[in-house]
Amino acid sequence: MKKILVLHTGGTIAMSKNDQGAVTPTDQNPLMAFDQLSTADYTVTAQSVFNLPSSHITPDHMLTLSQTIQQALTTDVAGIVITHGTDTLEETAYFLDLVLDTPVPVVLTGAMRSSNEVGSDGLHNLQAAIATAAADAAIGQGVLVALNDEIHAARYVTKTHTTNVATFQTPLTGPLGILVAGQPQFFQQLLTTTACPISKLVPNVYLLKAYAGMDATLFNAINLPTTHGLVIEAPGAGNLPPETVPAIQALLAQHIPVVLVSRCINGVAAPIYGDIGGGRQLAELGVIFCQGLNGQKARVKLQVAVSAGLQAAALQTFMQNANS
Ligand SMILES: NC(=O)C[C@H](N)C(=O)O
Repeated sequence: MKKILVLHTGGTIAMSKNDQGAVTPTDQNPLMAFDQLSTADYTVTAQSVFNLPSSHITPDHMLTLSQTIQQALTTDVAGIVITHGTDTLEETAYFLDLVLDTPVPVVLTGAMRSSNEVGSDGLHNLQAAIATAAADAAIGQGVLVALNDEIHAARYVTKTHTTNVATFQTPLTGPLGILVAGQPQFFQQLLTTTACPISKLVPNVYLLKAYAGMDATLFNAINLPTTHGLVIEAPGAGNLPPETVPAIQALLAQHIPVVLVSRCINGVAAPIYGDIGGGRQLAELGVIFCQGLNGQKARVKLQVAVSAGLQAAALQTFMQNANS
């Protein structure tokens, strides 16, 4: 009989709507009261790690969660499920994907409707995530996200809708699998990656979104001795307004790694254009193109990489390949 461990961290899945109609955290996570999650194939135990809206989750919480998981992995646990707020779920999921080195399935889930709302999706998603974590087919698939009867890779999944239960999508590759009548079925497999374990976090890795007419102001503002990295979400395949270029050069001169992703929801950034601020010029200056990740995930990856001590060519190799 497989043992599945559920770690609760908060989010709408653990919240309730109050008399004023506001969705709020409760002292007692309503999911902890539900004790019929075990089946003939697996037993489920649950533990509350945090009870936070996911907008309150920090990289330090992610590190703590990864250490809780590592501790659990020293036991005979066969799968781990994490309940999490959906707003930053993709960041925690990808952080865990980067730092954990285990074939044991780790599956994140959440809900878009709180526990006492009509059509609440929390319990359904929790059951789906548990079934996924218990599936042999999930072993060695990296960290997964199971919501709305779809199974996504942590690496590429993103929240695409503010309120719809079908919010989690993988624009680049589609879901890895689906749940049919509660049973997970996989249709594709991601390329495997090498884990990048860390025991501490370097702070001040920033994310800026570029826009038409952007100037150097924001780039200059973060050119500080305390800055450890910058990710830029750039338009298109990775091109920036010319006015930003001197400020980016100044950051690179301070040995602050500058990573670029596309702000497009789909596709990869690539150094194609040769104009001032064009991708080719940025790459020649030393900007690292990170393919396939969105801005928030590239920021997580850069923070993990710098925290692991990667520098120069090693950092570039790790960052520029989404499959590393
Ligand atoms: N659906 C949700 O979980 C959203 C909530 N604001 C959270 O991320 O905590």
